[in-house]
Amino acid sequence: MIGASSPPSPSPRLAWSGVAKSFGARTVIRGLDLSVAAGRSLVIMGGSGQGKSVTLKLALGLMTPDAGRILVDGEDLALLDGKARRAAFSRMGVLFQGAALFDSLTVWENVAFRLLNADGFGRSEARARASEALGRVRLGPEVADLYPSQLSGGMQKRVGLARAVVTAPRLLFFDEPTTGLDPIAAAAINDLIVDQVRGLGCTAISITHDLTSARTIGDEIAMLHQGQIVWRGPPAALDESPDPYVRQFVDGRLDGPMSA
Ligand SMILES: Nc1ncnc2c1ncn2[C@@H]1O[C@H](COP(=O)(O)OP(=O)(O)OP(=O)(O)O)[C@@H](O)[C@H]1O
Repeated sequence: MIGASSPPSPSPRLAWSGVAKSFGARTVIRGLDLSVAAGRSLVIMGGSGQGKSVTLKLALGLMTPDAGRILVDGEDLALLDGKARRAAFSRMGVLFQGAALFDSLTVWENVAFRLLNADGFGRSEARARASEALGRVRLGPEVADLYPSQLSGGMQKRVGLARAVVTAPRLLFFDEPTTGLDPIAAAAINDLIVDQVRGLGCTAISITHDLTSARTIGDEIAMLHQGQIVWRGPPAALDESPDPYVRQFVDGRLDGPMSA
């Protein structure tokens, strides 16, 4: 857990307020109300197809809600003009599922991508910042000039994490951070996520199927089922919850009738 002892903040850093999203006739998110206070780490869990990725994409501005609002520090993202919108998104960092590195760029160029392509940094300063970020995820200078294909899956995730934190974001998003990793690499990435979120003092939102990861990186877990939050609480409360959906998830029975 990351910020369990921090006092709750009165104004959420990020909130989904009455958010709805459909694709054709299929309603995926239905009146979602969810918020995360500054400095806290929220993990959104749920079975396949319940709307976790859509929830994340709505917060990242990669999808637009049909109804409701996405609020960052109380400001509706949809109402921000171009400059303010760019500023809001520049304070966000994302570790995408599968790390999503550019194969044709070296490790340091991947980490420095935003610095080089959006923030106007020269190559030398961008490289210095990338090296510093790589060090924070315990990757040494010997990897800086390698290409992603020369790295293991766990190292690629670490490079993705370095890229997410290189701009010292206030909001960090993790999309299935342990998918595809063996248990040792998964535990390492979970620990690095905790270190980075705590070190930067930022707010974290993760989506995952992985209960071990959720317990490690989350101050709170929210269970998404059919586009709504059906349970929310600290990881320790999961085991005691009588909620049938939570029980299915914790007991690994998500193929039951409620998983549809
Ligand atoms: N761009 C899209 N166009 C049409 N349908 C979509 C689109 N994106 C998501 N969906 C649908 O929305 C539903 C929820 O998808 P989402 O990817 O959010 O689920 P999830 O909870 O992240 O599942 P998983 O854990 O399997 O990734 C699915 O039925 C999916 O097919």
